[in-house]
Amino acid sequence: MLGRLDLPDADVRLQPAWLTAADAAMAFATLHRAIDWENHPVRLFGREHAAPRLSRWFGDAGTAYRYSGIVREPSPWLPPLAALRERLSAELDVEFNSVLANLYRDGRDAMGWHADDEPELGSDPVIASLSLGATRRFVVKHRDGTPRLAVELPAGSLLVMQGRTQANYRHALPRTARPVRPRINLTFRNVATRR
Ligand SMILES: O=C(O)CCC(=O)C(=O)O
Ligand SMILES: [Fe+2]
Repeated sequence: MLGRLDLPDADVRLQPAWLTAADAAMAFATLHRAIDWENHPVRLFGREHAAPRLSRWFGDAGTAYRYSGIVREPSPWLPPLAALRERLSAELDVEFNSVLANLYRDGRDAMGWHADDEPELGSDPVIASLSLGATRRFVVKHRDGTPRLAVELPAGSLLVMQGRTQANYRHALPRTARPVRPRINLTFRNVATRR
């Protein structure tokens, strides 16, 4: 069951064991190997930097997405990603036409404060985030500064952000000095398609 986090002006839900430990381990191993991971540079104050993570974008034909200022064409769905999308769509009763896969190779890999509020996502998007591999800490913070909340995202956990979450909050995946094994995160999204 998805438990709702205690955050005003937001709707964030967490299901710690959406996948069993065995299925999560299998999905991690399969995707770690099957995905052709890339480093997508990020632009910061007008300069390009290597992103502190690897990623890959998958989606239906016609989806394109701007992320960190770069327009991305999607790769076709890998079967294990398509299967996860099917189950998520059925359970949440939401369409997803794309997924961003991120690989955090170790504790130095991270994602800075942001909201998934690109215009392509529309207003009040539903974003379903599945974690595989190492447990990492995910933080959310109200745009007013407080409240701020940290949750651990173990392998197999599903975090769903919806409603006013992106409008009112930012989120991040901080670096950690602890030695950690790699982690894969999949954020399923529905983006506007070009016609
Ligand atoms: O790795 C995570 O848990 C968060 C990823 C994220 O926020 C994103 O891909 O937009
Ligand atoms: Fe995000």
